[in-house]
Amino acid sequence: MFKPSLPSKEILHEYSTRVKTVVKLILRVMAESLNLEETDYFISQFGEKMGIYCRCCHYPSSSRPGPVFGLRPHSDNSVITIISQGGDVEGLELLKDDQWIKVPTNPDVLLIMVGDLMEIMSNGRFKSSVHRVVAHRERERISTILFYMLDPEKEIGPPEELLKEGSPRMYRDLKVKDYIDAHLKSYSEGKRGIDWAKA
Ligand SMILES: O=C(O)CCC(=O)C(=O)O
Ligand SMILES: [Fe+2]
Repeated sequence: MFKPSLPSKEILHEYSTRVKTVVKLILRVMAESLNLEETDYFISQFGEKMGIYCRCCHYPSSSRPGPVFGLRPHSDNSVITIISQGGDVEGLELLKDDQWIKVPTNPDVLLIMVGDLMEIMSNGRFKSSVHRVVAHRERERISTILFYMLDPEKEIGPPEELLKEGSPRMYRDLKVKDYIDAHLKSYSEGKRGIDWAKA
């Protein structure tokens, strides 16, 4: 059986440092597109150190009938998630208009996902994507995922600028730590954490 090896600590460090530059650019463009006065608004929410969590996934094949989930439908509790699909085996699917869309693989492409904390901070202007991983019938799949996370002690919520006339508050102000707990609990109950955060 195929045994994937984990990338070394040095390689992961270099990879996440390089991707961080791209993430900062994306966060800046996202703030600009919302016309936020401070284009570093989202970046500044991270404070001194950007929390980055890495997950290296290996999904064994499964020939059991019906779709077998490598990962059940969920959205991430991050601000932004960056996925690199290691090989040519598909499996990641996104929910769009009640349909599951297969994400094509391309090892040269970084997939950018909006996470729940961004949905909350943008007052719902950016929607976190619901996704799942379906096991391939014959082949294993690997992926490397970087989650850009806020300090658990941080309080977040939509900024005043996004709550002006005609834009009602969609999400409560909350502590990141409480959101992480609610997200985990909701996932175990087959619900979405983001609903817990609604105003
Ligand atoms: O393996 C993937 O492509 C996605 C994994 C994922 O959604 C997650 O770890 O939250
Ligand atoms: Fe995910």
